[in-house]
Amino acid sequence: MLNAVYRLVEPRRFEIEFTDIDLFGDQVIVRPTHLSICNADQRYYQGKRAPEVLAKKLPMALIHEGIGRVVYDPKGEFKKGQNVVMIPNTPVEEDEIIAENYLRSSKFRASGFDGFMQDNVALNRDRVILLPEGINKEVAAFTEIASVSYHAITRFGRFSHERRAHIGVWGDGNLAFITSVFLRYRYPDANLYIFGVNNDKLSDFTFADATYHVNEIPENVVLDHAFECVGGEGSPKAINQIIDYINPEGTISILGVSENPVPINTRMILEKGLRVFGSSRSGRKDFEDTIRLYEENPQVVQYLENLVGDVVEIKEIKDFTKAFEADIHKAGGKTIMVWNK
Ligand SMILES: NC(=O)C1=CN([C@@H]2O[C@H](COP(=O)(O)OP(=O)(O)OC[C@H]3O[C@@H](n4cnc5c(N)ncnc54)[C@H](OP(=O)(O)O)[C@@H]3O)[C@@H](O)[C@H]2O)C=CC1
Ligand SMILES: O=C(CO)[C@H](O)[C@H](O)COP(=O)(O)O
Ligand SMILES: [Zn+2]
Repeated sequence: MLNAVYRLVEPRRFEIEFTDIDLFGDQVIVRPTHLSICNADQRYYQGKRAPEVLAKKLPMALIHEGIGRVVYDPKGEFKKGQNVVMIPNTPVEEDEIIAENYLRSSKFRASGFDGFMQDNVALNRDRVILLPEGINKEVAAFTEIASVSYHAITRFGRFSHERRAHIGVWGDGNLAFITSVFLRYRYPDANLYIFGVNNDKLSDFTFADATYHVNEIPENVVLDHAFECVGGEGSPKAINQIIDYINPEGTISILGVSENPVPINTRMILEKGLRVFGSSRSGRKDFEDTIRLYEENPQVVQYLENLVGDVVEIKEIKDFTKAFEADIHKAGGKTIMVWNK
């Protein structure tokens, strides 16, 4: 089957390439309908990765957050037209200790190989999950980033001590919002505090117990544990501020991605006996659990509707550029590309 793949060939330039999809294998063929742009895609699109990284990875189809419609399943387990979420992490082995998203052999779409910007995506069948009937498709489009939050919170449950009365989240963007909503549901009795730099974005965290601008944090704020959801240039300030405010033996969950090594106050990590752990990406179980959370708590999906930003219809290749440029200039939220409606 002839397939069109829309690859980033150099920063800010997409080109169409044609490939062949084998219909006689075991893979499920999905036509993407709603794609969502991640900061990782923007780092490639804008050429913010190191030149040697770009030279190694491009040309490559971007996008690892998306849903689509089943076009063909050689085994007939999925029916033509069913709405599914696509899982970008693609393991090639199993390990009883190491999760699929941490195995160094796993490949990740739009990082190690082509992402979802293709007319049809051929996926291993365990990389496809049926979506609930009637789910908001614009929210479902960013299930992947939501599953990363879910994954980090699950690990936090394993790694942190049980006094979880005061939890802080650093960041006022998309990942911080999703993580905070999920924390609200996982730990309903905890006091949830958000620390950000944009008062307008902070005002959207209506379900939190308090929000603070990072330049105006009251002296008496105490935290048992904290999540860093900032990344980039803001990471050092955020992580060091968490180290300042967190109580001894607290756990810090780091999620933000930085291009450069981040200098952090290791002396105080030692003196306070802190646990610091990182999380990246997610696996099938995290997707399943996230979708179950959506099904059992429709209000979670309603909160996440706040994150739907620009919705850009894709009709031709230049619309992808339009969407990526709109995403750069957005005030906040996720940019959704609607394709093959
Ligand atoms: N670990 C993983 O698997 C994943 C990691 N990520 C990473 O997480 C990070 C956040 O992603 P996302 O939420 O989508 O991005 P956003 O840009 O939406 O969010 C980051 C927010 O943090 C704000 N900010 C900047 N400096 C500080 C600070 N010192 N303290 C508190 N807030 C600050 C930013 O404000 P302003 O814009 O005004 O600077 C922005 O609103 C990125 O690095 C992204 O790549 C995303 C998905 C998965
Ligand atoms: O966004 C992410 C997961 O949703 C990760 O940050 C992303 O996978 C990192 O990949 P890369 O090394 O290509 O930036
Ligand atoms: Zn991502």
